[in-house]
Amino acid sequence: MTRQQLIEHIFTKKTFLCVGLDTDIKKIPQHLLGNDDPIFDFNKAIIDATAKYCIAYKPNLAFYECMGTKGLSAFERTVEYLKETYPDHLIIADAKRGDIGNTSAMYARTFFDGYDIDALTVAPYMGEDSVTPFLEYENKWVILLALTSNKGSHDFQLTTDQDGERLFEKVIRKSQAWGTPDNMMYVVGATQGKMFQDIRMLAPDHFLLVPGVGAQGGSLQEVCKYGMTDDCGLIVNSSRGIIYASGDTDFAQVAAIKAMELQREMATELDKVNK
Ligand SMILES: O=c1ccn([C@@H]2O[C@H](COP(=O)(O)O)[C@@H](O)[C@H]2O)c(=O)[nH]1
Repeated sequence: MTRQQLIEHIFTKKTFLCVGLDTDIKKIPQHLLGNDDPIFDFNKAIIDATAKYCIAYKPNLAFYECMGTKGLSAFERTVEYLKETYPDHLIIADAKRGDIGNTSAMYARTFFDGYDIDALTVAPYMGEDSVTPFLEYENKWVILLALTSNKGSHDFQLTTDQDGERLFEKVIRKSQAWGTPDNMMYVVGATQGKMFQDIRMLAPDHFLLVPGVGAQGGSLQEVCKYGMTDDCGLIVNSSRGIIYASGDTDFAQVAAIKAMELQREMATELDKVNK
């Protein structure tokens, strides 16, 4: 998916919501557990209920890999279902990959050729040669971890070097020589509030993938106030706050309500943009 297509979807549907498919067999409703593929059935119901309120889905690989071949098969079926039924939705594999160059090339082949996913989260800390293999694919997106939503973001990302530059700033500054706003985004946690101002000084045009609203308590209004651009520039993810809003037979309907509530807030924010 190109940047232009992404922007068009956002402004046409009046949403920049990404629904996180962090599907945990221990959390899905009991009545699905007797099915052949409960993880896929759960995802399918969530997707069908929320598709009109979002522009992206983000399965997090940890939730599938922990179940071995069954989990990977559910992941693959979910991706196939999305591509067949909702081809305009961006599919983000949240796998946080990155290794020496030839190994990164294998990860890139897995996600971009094998699964034909649109976007992949990548950890930048092994440097340029660990990231560039992911950038060689046309119409695919690399989403670099910059300033994450967790408490541990203070341990390294917010520390300063002798010139006063913080590590997340160095990541954003240096990586702009590797990719462009047409093929690279950054992960910035919704919990980082005013820090979005600093991010926008360095990356005024790049899309940001923003996890951390809902269960982690980040504020959508604050993210928009400091992080939104004329092209929107934001994809805001919520996983648990949507998919586990009900643990009963009505889980998909309640997920739809939660997604709709976020979509309405996003529509209000998008109305403020000159487009
Ligand atoms: O900084 C980061 C990077 C990734 N994540 C991932 O996003 C979702 C958030 O889930 P919620 O249930 O909405 O909290 C999850 O897959 C994380 O691994 C993040 O939270 N923060």
